[in-house]
Amino acid sequence: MRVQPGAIARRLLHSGAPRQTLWSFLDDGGSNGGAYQYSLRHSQPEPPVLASIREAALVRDPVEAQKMISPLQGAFMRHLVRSQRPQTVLELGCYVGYSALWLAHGLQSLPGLSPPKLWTCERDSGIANLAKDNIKAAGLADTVHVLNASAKHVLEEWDSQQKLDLVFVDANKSACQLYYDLIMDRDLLSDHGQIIVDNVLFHGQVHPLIGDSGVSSAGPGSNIAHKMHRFNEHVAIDQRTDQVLLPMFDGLLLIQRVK
Ligand SMILES: C[S@@+](CC[C@H](N)C(=O)[O-])C[C@H]1O[C@@H](n2cnc3c(N)ncnc32)[C@H](O)[C@@H]1O
Repeated sequence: MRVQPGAIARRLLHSGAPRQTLWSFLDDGGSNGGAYQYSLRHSQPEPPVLASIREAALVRDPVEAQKMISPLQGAFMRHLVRSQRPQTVLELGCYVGYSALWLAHGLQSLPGLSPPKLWTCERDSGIANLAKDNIKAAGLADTVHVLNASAKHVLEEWDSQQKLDLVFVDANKSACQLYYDLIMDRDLLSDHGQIIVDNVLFHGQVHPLIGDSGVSSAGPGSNIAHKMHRFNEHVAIDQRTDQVLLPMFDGLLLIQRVK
């Protein structure tokens, strides 16, 4: 039986199942037994203020809240930030600030003379204001700056002298290639800067587009899945970057600029 993306998660949300069940489903497709829970329990714990922001988002709008990264992905992003030590970070797609706050927790824990900065953009003004409130409540307003603007506008207007060490792409999924091209063509990345793109396997709909021959089919799959596949191919042949696509969470593409 073909299940619509998000359908099980939505049913879980409305069934009164424990939230952990939902996150577990989202992170391992339900096929991994308790691996997600086990991994979560043995990873950096979610800071209480982030847990309450996530819970409030779930209560406010259970379906939209599925847009947020999971606590385990948050711990992973924090870990990446701690090992990579970026000074200037840009997030495309803020929602209520949950992933930005995980990144900011990583940044905050880094020793250094100049405090790192994170900009995050959100095109919906009501949501952007909610994110600002959440970031203030988390005590991270000096580190995280919310721009109420479209991702395209932010990338077109970004001062190319202010190089980006890390860009997390998590806005509208159909425009990943546009954002990647703007970043690369405008030369916005620092020498070893990274781009991380979320949802590149888009609910498991992207990889079935490729047959055994390795040739992409026009068969079933959402429009977004087709666009995501074209984007993954586009990055794979771009000589300016190298990349690894991790089949974890909803597919995470780590792209690094090569000089
Ligand atoms: C996947 S959610 C972001 C989730 C967030 N990164 C997290 O994990 O907590 C995508 C967000 O991007 C916003 N968005 C969609 N298209 C956008 C655009 N073109 N420019 C800026 N924000 C956009 C949506 O309103 C939504 O809040």
